[in-house]
Amino acid sequence: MSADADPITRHTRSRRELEEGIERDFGRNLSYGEYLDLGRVLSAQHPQAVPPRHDEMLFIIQHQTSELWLKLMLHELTSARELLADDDVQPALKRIARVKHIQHTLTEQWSVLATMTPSEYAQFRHFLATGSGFQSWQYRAVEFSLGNKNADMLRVFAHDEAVQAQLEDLLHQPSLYDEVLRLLARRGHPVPQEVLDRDVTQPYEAHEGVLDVFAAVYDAPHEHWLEYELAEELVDVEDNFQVWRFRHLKTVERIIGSKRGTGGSSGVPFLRRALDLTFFPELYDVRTRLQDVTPEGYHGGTSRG
Ligand code: HEM
Ligand SMILES: N[C@@H](CC(=O)c1ccccc1NC=O)C(=O)O
Repeated sequence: MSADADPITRHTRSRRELEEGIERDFGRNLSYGEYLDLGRVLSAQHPQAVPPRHDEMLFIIQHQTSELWLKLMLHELTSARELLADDDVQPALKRIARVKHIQHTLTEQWSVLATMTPSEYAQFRHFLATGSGFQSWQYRAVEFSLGNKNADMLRVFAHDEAVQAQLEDLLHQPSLYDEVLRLLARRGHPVPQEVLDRDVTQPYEAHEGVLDVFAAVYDAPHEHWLEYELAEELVDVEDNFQVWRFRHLKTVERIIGSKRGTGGSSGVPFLRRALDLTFFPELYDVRTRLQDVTPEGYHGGTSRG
């Protein structure tokens, strides 16, 4: 007999539930909690402070949610790199669009943490010992995927072989920018061979020849629309990343002022230096190179000044 036909079950279910057909018998199917493994997720908060401090739960959940979004971002970026390598540009653009929304969510999220005062944080900061964001391997993986390669950063993960191996692997893979430049070369743009053959484990260095390629694209967007769109998507991703870094910096500043970081850095001054980093240098240099159009019409090429 179905649950609806059973008079006892019928009477214990509210009229609204019956009308809407809401399912309550999850005995045989994978339930919401099982599917999401909520038992594990919701029992993974382990505050360390003794005596317990109210605000440590916020600190933990802020980090855990950030790590979940970083996991998805990495998933999307990995796929975007593979799609670009296969000349599947439109699906890659779709991945990048999702990355941008994740970045907005991560940036918005700082406002929740900013409700924590310096006094509240001081109640449990001591219990974090030398833990710090330096040890977020997923953050480092995102930086590597976008192109900020830095082999030194692997040292922090020496205690975790599996994680270190994963980062080492990413270090050796072409970044999103490397894949875009290779794609441009396949589409006939004169990307210098030394850029295409570069050692991808090294930090990317700006090249005049790549700037020339982007200058040609930005000079005549309608002739190179796909390249133009892709380039602007990358600029959006970098812009979003910098806004996240800036909000981290300002949140840290209002919570610990100019104290040194638990990870051993100078704290705010260290975070401020990261604002000068760029993943896609020529995409910013091209802004300077581009000449303004005069009232007489076409400006006749880009400036080298
Ligand atoms: C009260 C909150 C926070 C404070 C005071 C803080 C402070 C700092 C400081 C001082 C550093 C430099 C490393 C050090 O010496 O410790 C750092 C790095 C970092 N933090 Fe935070 N942080 C906070 C929250 C967060 C959150 C919620 C995340 C999200 C995942 C995060 C992610 C990172 C990352 C990824 C780095 C490394 C940045 C890099 O290498 O460029 N932090 N943080
Ligand atoms: N670096 C922070 C501590 C901190 O934020 C943190 C500590 C343990 C685990 C993650 C952390 N988050 C990011 O830096 C501080 O100096 O207060």
